[in-house]
Amino acid sequence: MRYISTRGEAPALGFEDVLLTGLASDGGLYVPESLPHFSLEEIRSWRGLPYSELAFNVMYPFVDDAIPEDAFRRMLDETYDGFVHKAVAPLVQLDTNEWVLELFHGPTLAFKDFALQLLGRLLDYVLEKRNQHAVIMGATSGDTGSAAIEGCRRCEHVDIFILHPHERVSEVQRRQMTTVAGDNIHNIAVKGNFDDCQRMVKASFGDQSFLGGKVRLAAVNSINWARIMAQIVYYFQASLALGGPDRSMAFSVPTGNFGDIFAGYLAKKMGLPISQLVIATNRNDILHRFMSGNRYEQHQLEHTLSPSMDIMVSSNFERLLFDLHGRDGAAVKELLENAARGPVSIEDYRWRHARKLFDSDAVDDRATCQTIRQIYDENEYLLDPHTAIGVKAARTCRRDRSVPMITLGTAHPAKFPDAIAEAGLSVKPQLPAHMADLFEREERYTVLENDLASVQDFMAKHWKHA
Ligand SMILES: Cc1ncc(COP(=O)(O)O)c(C=O)c1O
Ligand SMILES: N[C@@H](CCOP(=O)(O)O)C(=O)O
Repeated sequence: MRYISTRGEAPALGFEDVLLTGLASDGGLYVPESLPHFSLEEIRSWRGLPYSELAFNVMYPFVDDAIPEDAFRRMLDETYDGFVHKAVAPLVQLDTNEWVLELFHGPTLAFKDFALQLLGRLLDYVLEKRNQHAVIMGATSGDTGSAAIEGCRRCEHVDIFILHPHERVSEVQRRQMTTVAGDNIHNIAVKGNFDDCQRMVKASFGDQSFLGGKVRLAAVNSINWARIMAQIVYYFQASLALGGPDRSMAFSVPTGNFGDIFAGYLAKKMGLPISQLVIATNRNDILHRFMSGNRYEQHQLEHTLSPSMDIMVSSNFERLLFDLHGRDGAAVKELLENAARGPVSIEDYRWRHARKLFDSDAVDDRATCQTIRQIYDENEYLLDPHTAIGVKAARTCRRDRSVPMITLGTAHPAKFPDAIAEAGLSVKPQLPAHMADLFEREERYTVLENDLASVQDFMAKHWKHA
């Protein structure tokens, strides 16, 4: 399997190099040159498989022989054995043909665990094989950071630097990151927002000279192809559990960096019958505005009750634009360079094609709270604010009630007690036993100005072998 850049200039790479490279050297994102396609018969034959076996079937064509089958299987078993629910990704029914796919039973209570607990193992395997060290640089609006730290903390070959927006993640999210001890773990609170953090990460991949040429940077954000690859699997798992592939499914996906929903789009291209994909955003609704009016325009980032989705520059949207433009990297490059300067549109026929692929809705804090309350009243089931946005958008956009509508449950409500209280519920979501003492643990993090040079200087001084 070869991977090519969405901007068309960087060299094509194999899986192992894509895993380590993160952002392509031309600033683009790597995508597979071609996708594997599974027949209905083959998908049907996977019914009832344990999650890690299904994951092997879906993912191994992307890995190819870069990693031997038995080693990859071992990593998958270890990864998904670490989830507390036996089903790994259980479905909970809200109403007739309406479901939540709970993706928060991994160690850090958000869907990021599906990919990041595996990514840590993949990176360690490849770095060990090459006898190399890497400095991981990641940006988080709250969930990627803790999942990446958990996934990499035992890796012998990495230092990890996670940038989060200072005072803009929930207290549980911050503590999940900052209370993990380890001399290779570094948390930086940037006095800015998530987009500022992500911009610094991308700029650092573009010019790694601040590390003195002594070590390479690696990515844990969904710019790293391996993140997307692992997130494709649960679309297959949910569908198979509800009678797929012999019936079609609809998915509603709370969206920020466009990684999770892009994985759903790929699942469909790989042969899974999906009749509807709903992009669910909060008030930071650039993607909804684009889908509704073919205008891609950045507004001021707002702080909402769903902080993990407070994102304006959606990295993975570039991967979709690449497909919408017939995989013309030069066209994508030009479009995104223009988008950085002001509003852009795409040719009408391309936009109409996008509208056939996705529906969308934007949900504000008031409607988020209403949905949390409503679902609790109807089912005594507690939604976190991100999942609530997915459920609300699913109900607004649903086209065919005979098709199961599955909202991705992206985080555990215990990560966002303030939003639950804001929704007017007195119920207190409990942290699981392994986090019971989270508020007593010592925190370690450094607050830095919203300034690339300060962040790079900190990293250059603090990685283990600096
Ligand atoms: C809880 C939660 N829900 C939804 C999202 C959106 O996911 P994506 O960035 O893949 O669109 C994120 C992070 O971005 C998240 O942390
Ligand atoms: N919501 C994310 C933001 C980063 O997105 P990623 O999927 O590209 O890592 C977070 O919680 O950090």
